[in-house]
Amino acid sequence: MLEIDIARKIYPDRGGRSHVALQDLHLTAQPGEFVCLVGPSGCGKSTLLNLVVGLDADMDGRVTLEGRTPGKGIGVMFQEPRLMPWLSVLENVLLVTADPQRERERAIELLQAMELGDVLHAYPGRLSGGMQRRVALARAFVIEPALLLMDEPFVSLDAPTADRLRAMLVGLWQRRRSTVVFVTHDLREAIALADRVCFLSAAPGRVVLEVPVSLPRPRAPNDAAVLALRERLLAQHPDLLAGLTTQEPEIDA
Ligand SMILES: Nc1ncnc2c1ncn2[C@@H]1O[C@H](COP(=O)(O)OP(=O)(O)OP(=O)(O)O)[C@@H](O)[C@H]1O
Repeated sequence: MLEIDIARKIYPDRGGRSHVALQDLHLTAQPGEFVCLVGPSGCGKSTLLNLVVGLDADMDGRVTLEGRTPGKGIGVMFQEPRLMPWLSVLENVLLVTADPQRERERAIELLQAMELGDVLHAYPGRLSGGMQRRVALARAFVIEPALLLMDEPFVSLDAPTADRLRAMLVGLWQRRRSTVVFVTHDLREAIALADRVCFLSAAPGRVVLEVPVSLPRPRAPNDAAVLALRERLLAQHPDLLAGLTTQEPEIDA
């Protein structure tokens, strides 16, 4: 189980004043659970992921995975695919593995499942944005992570490409059953993906609402049931969710 207990995360300000980014933030995720985190811009979502992954350890609090400080076994996917331009698609994926020789076949299988079998030896600069994100998704899953952290990984893609990537993500997650913490601004995307949506307050961020989502899968952001749940939440929590709707992409006709 993932347990996040952050009393305070403070950034020192240049002028000597400090900025409290997170306060009294408690969040847990069960093994294999898909949790989406939604919150207004600047509420500390990326700060939280950095603390969980261990890129930043400066906090008053504790993050544990199965009772221990999270170590290797974490997959991460950011907004930018962050591929090494001088390495091929396959080499990029193998880069994160402990034993590239042993993992090679599995990496190729994974890339083929992501419909990237024809570009294993191509360099990232030759690939479309959607293909680069698929490589990043394969790289996140190749280590079969116990925990996968995703920071708006499908932002700024066209709607059909993003839908396809979300379907691939859910397919991989259902097979591997990693615990996923997925940050998004888009409430429809959160409802389409999550077992549970957690809403963060404006800064300093803390979890102010948790909504279990039991709609049948597969789901897509523009499904009637997803849109209906979103409308219901907006009606029930107008103050909390007002800021979110302005940041959502257009709903396709
Ligand atoms: N390294 C840093 N030093 C100082 N302040 C920071 C640093 N990183 C983030 N902050 C501040 O902490 C707050 C939270 O930032 P963070 O990027 O975590 O928010 P976010 O919810 O991910 O934002 P967005 O949704 O816009 O990506 C912001 O006010 C930001 O300016």
